[in-house]
Amino acid sequence: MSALRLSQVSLHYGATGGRAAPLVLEDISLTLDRGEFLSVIGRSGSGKTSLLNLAAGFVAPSSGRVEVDGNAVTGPGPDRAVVFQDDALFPWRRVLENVALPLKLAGVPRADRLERAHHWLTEVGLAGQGGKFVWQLSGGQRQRVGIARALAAEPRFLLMDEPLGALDAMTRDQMHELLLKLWQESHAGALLITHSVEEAVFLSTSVVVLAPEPGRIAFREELDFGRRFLAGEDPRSLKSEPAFIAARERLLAAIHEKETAR
Ligand SMILES: Nc1ncnc2c1ncn2[C@@H]1O[C@H](COP(=O)(O)OP(=O)(O)OP(=O)(O)O)[C@@H](O)[C@H]1O
Repeated sequence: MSALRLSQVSLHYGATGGRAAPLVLEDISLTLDRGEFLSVIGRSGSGKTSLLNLAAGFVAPSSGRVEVDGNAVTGPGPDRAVVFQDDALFPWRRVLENVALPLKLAGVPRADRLERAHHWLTEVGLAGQGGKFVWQLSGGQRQRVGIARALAAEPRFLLMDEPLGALDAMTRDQMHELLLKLWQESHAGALLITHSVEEAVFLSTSVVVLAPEPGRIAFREELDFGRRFLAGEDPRSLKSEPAFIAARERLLAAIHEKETAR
């Protein structure tokens, strides 16, 4: 099983103005297998984005190791695609070109990359929108283009930093269901950074709570609501189950505990 692994990772961003830099993450160990959906939650500043940046290879750990299948991660790579909160698309380019661009950079022949871009645009519900410019799309549609672009590269791991944070509640609910279906179809391992505990509970096979200063793992929970949705259960019924509400409360308490204990 292909795995993205952080082993005893610590991070500080480098000294500023002669002062020692604070430790941002301390002794983080976690494994994301393909086929798993791991969410990271925690209060603002607890190091969630920093953790994703390490997994993506945007920053290197100060100590410890980040690896994919036992090979050290030394930078970004095609095995890991990233979706950001602001969709990071080129507004002046057409939707199809945006999705196909990483494939072009990877040297995929034109016919092949356009076919793959079409396929993933269809998967995210944007068939027929490829000729539009990005600036003509709604926020939810733009995020779907960003996700299609990430998946078109057929990554083994999909890393998402608050991808739904800017969307209204109804669009967000629809995106949850879409994300689960795409996760299943792509067979990628998903790492999601989110401020929404409810989102984490619904989507994830595993949730990690980071406590701040320095960021460290305070709590973990294994869940199966997303898998049950994919097996055909009704999402609204799942979200109102006592077990769902109890999991949400446990995770909220884990975040809150570390706030009040300080
Ligand atoms: N490039 C950087 N250089 C220096 N310090 C940084 C950098 N990026 C983040 N930090 C610091 O690292 C700590 C963790 O930030 P990070 O963005 O990882 O947290 P977060 O949990 O994602 O926060 P939020 O929920 O507000 O997005 C913060 O104290 C932040 O100021």
